[in-house]
Amino acid sequence: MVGRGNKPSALAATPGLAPQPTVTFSSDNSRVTAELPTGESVEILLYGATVISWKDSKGDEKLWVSSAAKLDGTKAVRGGIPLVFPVFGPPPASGHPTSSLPQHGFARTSVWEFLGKSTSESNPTSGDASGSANAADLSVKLDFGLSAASLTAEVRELWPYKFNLIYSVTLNRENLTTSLVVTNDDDKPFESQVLLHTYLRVNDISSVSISGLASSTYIDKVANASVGTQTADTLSIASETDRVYTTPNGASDVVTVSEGGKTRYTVARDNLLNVVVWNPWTEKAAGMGDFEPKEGYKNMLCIEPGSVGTWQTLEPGDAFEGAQTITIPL
Ligand SMILES: O=P(O)(O)OC[C@H]1O[C@@H](O)[C@H](O)[C@@H](O)[C@@H]1O
Repeated sequence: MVGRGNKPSALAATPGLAPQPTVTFSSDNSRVTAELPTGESVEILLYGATVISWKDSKGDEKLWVSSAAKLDGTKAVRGGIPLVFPVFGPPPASGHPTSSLPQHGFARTSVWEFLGKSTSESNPTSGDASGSANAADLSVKLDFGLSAASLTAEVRELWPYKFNLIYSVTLNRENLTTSLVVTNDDDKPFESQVLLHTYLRVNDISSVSISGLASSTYIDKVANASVGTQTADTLSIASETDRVYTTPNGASDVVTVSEGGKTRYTVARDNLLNVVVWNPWTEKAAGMGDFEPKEGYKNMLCIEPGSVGTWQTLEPGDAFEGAQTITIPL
């Protein structure tokens, strides 16, 4: 028996180094999880590169995912952050290269490749006197890729362009950034749209108010695509809502989601000029087989930064980058 005084003490994983973020794969390699030393985590399915969980240090989930969502690669995930590319919504009826594609395109239903992780200090001026990183300032970035070569033959035929997508998911203590770079690898131009279809989790939609959209114009998809202007400073959700906003100052307008008067999320955008606000409410939720519980519309709000108002034309070799950063109060 080892006497108390002689008991060996546990060795630090790597002596002298601050704890690092961990990145792990599920046993079937279908999903990757990253966790910061301070406890925040993010989980991404390779199917669609769909972020299906984002938790703060206390383990509180920030994204809404339907309990009936398919996570086995048979259907786009109902919840989390599905990626929309190269077309938003139902494609144009005919005459456009995306016309044969399914609603919201193929990025959310294709299997992406994990390209690797990198870690860094989110606040490079901090750290201890020895210059080593402060665990509280560490961030982790996960990169995913999709190109024409990795599409199924069927999808490649529906949209016959050579392209490359790099999707980066960066987790910090107080925010999550998701950023998409689209590159035209073809010898002809193509037109596309992109959107980050984020399902934010809320406690009670009736106490939610959205600001940052004042003076925006919008297309109201539940009112025959009529065009309106947001006159009130804040927007509340009390019925089915499906609007495509164009904010007055481009991507610099920050959208804030508050609940009971307290800020829950701020959504900043880079290069994405539109914001879709979507909540299916009772009837639409009831009609979606993968939307459960049916009352779940009370606990979610989609704030979807995108470039969907027009087509983004990319010449051969050109690239387009768009990003969102969702911040939570610490
Ligand atoms: O059921 P899907 O294809 O995931 O789309 C959900 C919603 O996505 C939103 O972005 C659209 O504006 C809505 O019109 C649509 O209903």
